[in-house]
Amino acid sequence: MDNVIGLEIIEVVEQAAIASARWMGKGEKDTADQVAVDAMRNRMNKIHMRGRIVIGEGERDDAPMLYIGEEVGICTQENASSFCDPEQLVEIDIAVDPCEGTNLVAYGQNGSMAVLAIAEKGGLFAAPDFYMKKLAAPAVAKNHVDIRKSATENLKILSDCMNRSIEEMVVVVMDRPRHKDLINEIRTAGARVRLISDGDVSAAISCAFAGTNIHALMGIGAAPEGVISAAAMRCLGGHFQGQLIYDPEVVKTGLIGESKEGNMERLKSMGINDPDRVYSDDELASGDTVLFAACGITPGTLMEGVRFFHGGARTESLVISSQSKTARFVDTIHMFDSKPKALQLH
Ligand SMILES: O=C(COP(=O)(O)O)[C@@H](O)[C@H](O)[C@H](O)[C@H](O)COP(=O)(O)O
Ligand SMILES: [Mn+2]
Ligand SMILES: [Mn+2]
Repeated sequence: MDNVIGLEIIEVVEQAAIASARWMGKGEKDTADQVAVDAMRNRMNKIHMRGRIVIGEGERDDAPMLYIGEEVGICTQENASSFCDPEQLVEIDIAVDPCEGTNLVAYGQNGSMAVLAIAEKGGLFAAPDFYMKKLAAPAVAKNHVDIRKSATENLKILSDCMNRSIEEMVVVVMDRPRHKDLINEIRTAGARVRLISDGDVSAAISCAFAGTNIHALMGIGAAPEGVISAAAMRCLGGHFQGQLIYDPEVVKTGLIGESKEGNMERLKSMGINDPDRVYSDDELASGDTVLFAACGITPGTLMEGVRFFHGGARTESLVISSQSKTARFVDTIHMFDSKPKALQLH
């Protein structure tokens, strides 16, 4: 699959990040999101592939978003048979978040990125638009920590696995009322908490890289972002587990429907019979081949944000492949003018 899509996938996230970054700090989150979607779709539809969106911006409707079920890639277009032989191409599933952290972009804050994950057809969990309890940790703690255990227990295990004291550890938690008890528990156990307003994909993946000073992600975020995080962690060997949250009382927002019972019914209708199931990263991203790509919109722990200069821009992306077992940081200069006056070195 790597060979089929090649480095083009990097340009998909780069173009989405550049488009969104033009709206950085403008206070217009919907526009920052929309332009990223448009740029991602335009670039994706130029790639010689047969793709289908499995995680996107909602079910199929007339909205101009990358909707679930949308076919993407030049070989899914009407006249494709004149230049593609569909039988020769592997069908792929794609999870996208063209602007992960729309608020972060709109208010000029760190940690937003354009991101996607790819696997062969059926290789990504088509997560419903629910919340997900998440636990991410470095590779040394993989399958030692467990989302079913308390934060206190997991911090002790993490401390043993990482050979550092709990006090030396930093746990990222989303700054939400639903996490009040969790935050107290982590602090009481001795670890330090880094609260983030948005952007838990970046936080989850940061756990797999030493030097980020992020040692775990705990708490509840969105399920689609959980699958995208899992795809990266699966390739990196880090620990990631997710459990769907269907009880509105737990998340303390009305965003997941009115009742626990109604949500359980909805999950059942999607074929999820055990709503309490704990998913590991290789169940959320089960494909033989998994590819992850992200490009920083605003500066983050892993990547620089988009930096514009006269006549161009510079971006930093991260591309992770289970096939080639590589995590590549790609530093790109984009020339908007045919004859730019100068290229920005740093
Ligand atoms: O921050 C996030 C928002 O993503 P986006 O809408 O693409 O800008 C995600 O990283 C979070 O995982 C998540 O969406 C959030 O925790 C759920 O929303 P909330 O109801 O505000 O807690
Ligand atoms: Mn998001
Ligand atoms: Mn988004």
